Amino acid sequence: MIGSLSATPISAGIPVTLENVTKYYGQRRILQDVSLHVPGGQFIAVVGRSGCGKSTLLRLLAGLEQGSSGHLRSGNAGLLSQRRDTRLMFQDARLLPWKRVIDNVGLGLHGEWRGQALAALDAVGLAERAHEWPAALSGGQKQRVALARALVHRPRLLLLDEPLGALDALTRIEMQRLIEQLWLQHKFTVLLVTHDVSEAVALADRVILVEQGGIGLDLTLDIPRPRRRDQEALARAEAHILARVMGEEEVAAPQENIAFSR
Ligand SMILES: Nc1ncnc2c1ncn2[C@@H]1O[C@H](COP(=O)(O)OP(=O)(O)OP(=O)(O)O)[C@@H](O)[C@H]1O
Repeated sequence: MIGSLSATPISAGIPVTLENVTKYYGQRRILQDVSLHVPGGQFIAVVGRSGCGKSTLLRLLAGLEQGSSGHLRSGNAGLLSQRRDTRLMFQDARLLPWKRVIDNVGLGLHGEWRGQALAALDAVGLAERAHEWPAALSGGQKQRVALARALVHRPRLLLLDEPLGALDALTRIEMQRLIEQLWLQHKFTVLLVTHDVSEAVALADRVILVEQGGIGLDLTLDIPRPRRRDQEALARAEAHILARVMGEEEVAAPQENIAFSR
């Protein structure tokens, strides 16, 4: 029998705070004095030009990299428990081809893990493919497995590094809906790096633009859900962010459901 992830909800999201974080690679300064507070359960999209430091920011939050200076705080929890509560998902699913789907999801679990792995696969709509090899799955299905592999650990902070970047447009929208639905259900904290500004405004509570080593724009989107893709508020937010990314003149003044804190 398939257990249910929703019957045993993932604990609520943890807050994370960066304080004056600077990151160098060799002599190159990638991030400078970045301060950012992410309240627990918030969904943040991180956008910016290629190479601006979005993935670096995510890796710092994941504890995979250390800042050259500054501090990372994670609510009341120490760094170790923050790492335990954090899962990452990348553009490629990174499944082990010699392990069946369910064994990929259960990697690192102990004890009676099969029920949990099956529940996570069920949550992403792939329970019936549990005993197949990754090679038999489409790109979108592989990303669903990667999502299940993250969910099974009950993350309280989910870091998504352009996870939908390689998917076709329709599969991408389906995955966006799935991620939003799981987030609404479990309320983990999400940081999603994306090149797709329409994806950012469709999903996020808040959009952050990384530019010139800092946070150039910090937009709170108070747009009710479910959001419709043809909604004018989304189009206006997208136009504003794109204009900033492209370094153009500011477009139309912000409307009432968009708040700028930077
Ligand atoms: N391990 C590393 N060693 C040296 N330089 C690095 C390393 N990782 C990233 N960089 C450099 O840091 C800068 C920021 O990289 P990062 O991957 O964070 O950018 P990004 O905004 O995520 O880019 P993209 O959108 O193209 O994925 C780039 O100039 C990159 O070459």
